Amino acid sequence: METLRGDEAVGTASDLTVVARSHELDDVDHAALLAEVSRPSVVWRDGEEAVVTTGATASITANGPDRFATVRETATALFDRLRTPATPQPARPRLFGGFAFHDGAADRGPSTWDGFPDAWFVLPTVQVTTSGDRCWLTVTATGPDADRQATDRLERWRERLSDLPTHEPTGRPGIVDQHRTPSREDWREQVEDAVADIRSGTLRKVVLAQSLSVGLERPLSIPDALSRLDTRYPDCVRFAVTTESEAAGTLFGATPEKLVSLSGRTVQTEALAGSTGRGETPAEDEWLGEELLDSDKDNHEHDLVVEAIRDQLDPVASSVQTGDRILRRLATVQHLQTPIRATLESDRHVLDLVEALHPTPAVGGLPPDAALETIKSTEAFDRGWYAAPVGWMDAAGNGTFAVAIRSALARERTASLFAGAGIVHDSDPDREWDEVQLKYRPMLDELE
Ligand SMILES: C=C(O[C@@H]1C=C(C(=O)O)C=C[C@H]1O)C(=O)O
Repeated sequence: METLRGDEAVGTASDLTVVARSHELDDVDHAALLAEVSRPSVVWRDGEEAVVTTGATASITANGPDRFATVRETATALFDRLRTPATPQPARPRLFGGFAFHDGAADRGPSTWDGFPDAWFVLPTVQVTTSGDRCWLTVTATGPDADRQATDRLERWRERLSDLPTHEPTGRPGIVDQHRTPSREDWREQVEDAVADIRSGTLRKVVLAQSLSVGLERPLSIPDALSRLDTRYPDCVRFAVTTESEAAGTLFGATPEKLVSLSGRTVQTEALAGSTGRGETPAEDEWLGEELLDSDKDNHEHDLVVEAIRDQLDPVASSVQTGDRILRRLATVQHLQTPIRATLESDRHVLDLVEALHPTPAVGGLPPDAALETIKSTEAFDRGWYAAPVGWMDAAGNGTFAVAIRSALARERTASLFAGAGIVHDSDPDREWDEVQLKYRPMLDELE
């Protein structure tokens, strides 16, 4: 494998070619495949597309404030070296990975997020893509013998995939203990302080998060957790990232929030902010939804996100259109959602947009710098990759990134869950606490 440290030149091996080959397959059982593969591995399930990757022909890491540009440049140089014969679009080789919420992971010392740099992407050795009712195997190889290696690898994996051991799903692992950061009292104080800053005018909104560390009776099976999330959250992006570092756990989740999708010059994004619970009866559910749509507090919180996304897109777009504000109903929570579409003035890389948009005030705040400072000085845990962009990009600079919320980091018999809530001038600490508990549910339900 080739590790491309973004902070260095593209590497001494820049004259080496990278070769990709693909082949159409009969359907593959993604859970059975995932149970078989070793790290690094990425899972991405979005709409009718499901991808499992394993291995690294190359990986890119970048740390520090220039991480977006560094990954973009390194990825572009890598794709320039990639020779891919005519390949159906879903099977094209892609880079999968993501970013940390804040940069500076390298300076933070030991953390639950060890093995997750500020940015990490992989060109997988093996990529299995199901799109609708079709499925492809894509392999890559590098080095002086890349062509022969890619051909052999394709043959070996075709055989392996046609003969995967049957996967027997296991139950949920069970929780033996829980530890919350912050405590309920500390949370109250944190929210009150943030509200005071907002009322004094130094802040407009800040999203404060909590962390819940749990001990598990048995190690969690990621393939089985993802299968259950597929059933419960088919409209969310289900994802899992395991980097090559032996120190790293697996980040996984089912997020309702897309950061950005770029195809040619068409940008799709959204504002997702403002939350309430689901009702016990259809009538109560309806009532809660109406109350959310009418809530001044939640509409203000949401308006700030729409406004910030428009401002970020304006300099690069020839037009930005916002759709109607609607209710997004999920299993345990409902949100206000506004779809946003833009047309770019000139060609851009998806990472330009990721950099411009991350973090939106749906997970950061406004003004951005003051909100990030508040988050750093308030939260007593490392956000790591929580609430940060995860996704993929291709050789054309297109890609899709989701916001890694409703997520957890699992490692052996432990898991760390993360969830947050947007604080504005009239936030009530107890209501925000309850909202965070609802946002833990998708992950907690997988563990209990
Ligand atoms: C921060 C989270 O969710 C975000 C915050 C929301 C809010 O404050 O209403 C709603 C959706 C997400 O944009 C999370 O789930 O952890």
